[in-house]
Amino acid sequence: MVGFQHLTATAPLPADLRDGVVAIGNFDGVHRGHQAVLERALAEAVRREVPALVLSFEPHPRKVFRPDMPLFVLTPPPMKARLLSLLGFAALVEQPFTRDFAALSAEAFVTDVLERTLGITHAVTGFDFHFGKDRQGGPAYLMAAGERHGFGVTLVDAFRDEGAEVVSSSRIRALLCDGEVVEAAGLLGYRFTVEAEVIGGQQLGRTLGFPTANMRLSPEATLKEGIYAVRFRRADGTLHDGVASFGRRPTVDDNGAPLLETFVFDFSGDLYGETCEVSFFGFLRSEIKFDGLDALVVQMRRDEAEARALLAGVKPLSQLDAAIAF
Ligand SMILES: Cc1cc2nc3c(=O)[nH]c(=O)nc-3n(C[C@H](O)[C@H](O)[C@H](O)COP(=O)(O)O)c2cc1C
Ligand SMILES: Nc1ncnc2c1ncn2[C@@H]1O[C@H](COP(=O)(O)OP(=O)(O)O)[C@@H](O)[C@H]1O
Repeated sequence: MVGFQHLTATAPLPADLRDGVVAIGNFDGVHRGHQAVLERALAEAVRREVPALVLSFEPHPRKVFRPDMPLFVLTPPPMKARLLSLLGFAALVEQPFTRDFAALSAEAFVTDVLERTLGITHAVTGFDFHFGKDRQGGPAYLMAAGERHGFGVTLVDAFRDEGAEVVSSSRIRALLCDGEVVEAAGLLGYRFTVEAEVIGGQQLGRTLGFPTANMRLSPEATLKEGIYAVRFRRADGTLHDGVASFGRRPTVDDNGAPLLETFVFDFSGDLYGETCEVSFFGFLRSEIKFDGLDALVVQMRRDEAEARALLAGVKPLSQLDAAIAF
């Protein structure tokens, strides 16, 4: 059996992925609302003994319609693929989203993508999914198209949190902008996690006794700048507690784009060039411009102690969280 496949919808799917159940949507964040849709797709696939797939659009359609407006993408494609793989999907199929693609009629989307490229037997979407030129196609259209073309359709209602508010990617983006990583994790169903390559810096950290693995996030990632208790996962899957600073380092640098720097506890070794993940467990404080490095080091020791204490008491929020950050 082949493992998880991450494909582009430019050619008909391989035979082992055809006749599947496909969850359609952008699923940015793969949050609890998305998971409600995704779980229905997985259940349908098990029942029918066919593969479960996700069809998403890349780049995010909002980037194509509003190129002037920066969009904080919660789960760039590799992270989305990782989450979907952990949930049990066989593949993530990305439909390249261009202005031309957006101009296809709803009927052409059904015949070209769902029928010809994916060869689906069943579609699952959220209650608000629209597709085709000028959002022609909605849930009712998809149901009727399914009857015409011989595939089943399941529509999943809006998922609400414990306070009866609809869980949405934009709510989660707003929480992360405020550093509210605990609340964001509650809506995501797992700890917010970023993935990037470890790059070189000024090599000052090691002289302070706090070597830090530096990562560059996308410029649109408007996570609040500050110090966080984190977990750091290496490319080999090993997990370490740590404390990270996301910011511009006003004490030593103070220019350029914010950098994510993680001091990994009880670790020594070379991380340069490795693609690693950082999961955010708690916001500790905002960055401070210190008068000198001695004062910075005193504060970093306090941050370390605080992060160790916080991380000693955490428990997984879900199976997905256990797989990602435990
Ligand atoms: C836990 C932690 C807390 C930090 N807090 C601050 C801070 O409050 N102000 C600041 O200017 N830099 C802060 N930094 C960033 C340090 O200035 C930076 O890690 C150090 O200069 C090493 O730089 P290098 O990675 O380029 O060698 C913090 C870093 C860590 C790991
Ligand atoms: N405990 C640790 N936490 C983070 N990085 C570490 C640790 N131990 C060793 N390293 C390595 O040291 C590098 C960071 O050293 P540092 O002096 O801060 O230089 P840089 O300027 O690259 O941040 C990391 O990228 C990693 O390769």
